[in-house]
Amino acid sequence: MDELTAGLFNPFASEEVAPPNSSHWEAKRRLAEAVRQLNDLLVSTVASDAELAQASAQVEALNRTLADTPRLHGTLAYLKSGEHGHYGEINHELNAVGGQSNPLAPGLNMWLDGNRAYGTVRCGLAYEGPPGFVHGGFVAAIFDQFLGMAQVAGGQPGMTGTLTVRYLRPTPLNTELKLSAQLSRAEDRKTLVSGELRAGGEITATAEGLFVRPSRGMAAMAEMAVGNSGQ
Ligand SMILES: CCCCCCCC(=O)SCCNC(=O)CCNC(=O)[C@H](O)C(C)(C)COP(=O)(O)OP(=O)(O)OC[C@H]1O[C@@H](n2cnc3c(N)ncnc32)[C@H](O)[C@@H]1OP(=O)(O)O
Repeated sequence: MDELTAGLFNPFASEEVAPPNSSHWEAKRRLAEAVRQLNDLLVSTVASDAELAQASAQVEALNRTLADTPRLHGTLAYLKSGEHGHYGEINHELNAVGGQSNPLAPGLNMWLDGNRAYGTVRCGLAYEGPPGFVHGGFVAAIFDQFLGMAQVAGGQPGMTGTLTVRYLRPTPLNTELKLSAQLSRAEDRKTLVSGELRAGGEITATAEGLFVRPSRGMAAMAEMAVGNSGQ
């Protein structure tokens, strides 16, 4: 393992969501949950125009306050600060799909048990695609992240090369969804993982992911990323 992937998988050692490793992440998880609720409320409220304008002004004021605080742009900046844990912990907080402190992430919980991986997730109204059901792009994103975690059992974690999702039936919103995956093959730099997503015991989608460990190593991806974080 290199610098980027070292320690990445500790948060997935058990079914319990790994607790925040500092008061900073604890506070940020609380804020992230509030923003998730805000997102849910935003898409569902039919408040008056005046109420919406007032809410906008309040959120805009909060944005100005946070914009004036010290900021770190991207996971690598957090890593370099040396104050926010190792990469695995930072990724566990900020990842776009699995991050506990990222309100974009739907609250995906994942854990490994030998060669098998398990997970749960619940997608609220903000994830609606077809009426009452989860947007297919988010189903794919959940699989990408989940299979990406499951591949570590192969010992050569890499980037998603190919992800194939088969949508068998619509995946319901506001329902506990269960994920499971297993390693199909791990050879050289390539790891093949397959998984399924269930709602109420029924499989709604299956997926297969081929992960490729970059020839230049995962740390080289970090070098390529310099300048991408919008500073
Ligand atoms: C531990 C971290 C967890 C990460 C979870 C990941 C979640 C993500 O969303 S990752 C983001 C999405 N993915 C990406 O952005 C990846 C972008 N692509 C790349 O960076 C590169 O193309 C990468 C790393 C996939 C392969 O590059 P490189 O190492 O140069 O591959 P290369 O040496 O040419 O090929 C190695 C082998 O893999 C195969 N391969 C390469 N790319 C792919 C691909 N996209 N699909 C299938 N097979 C591929 C090649 O055919 C070759 O096979 P063989 O050895 O049998 O000839």
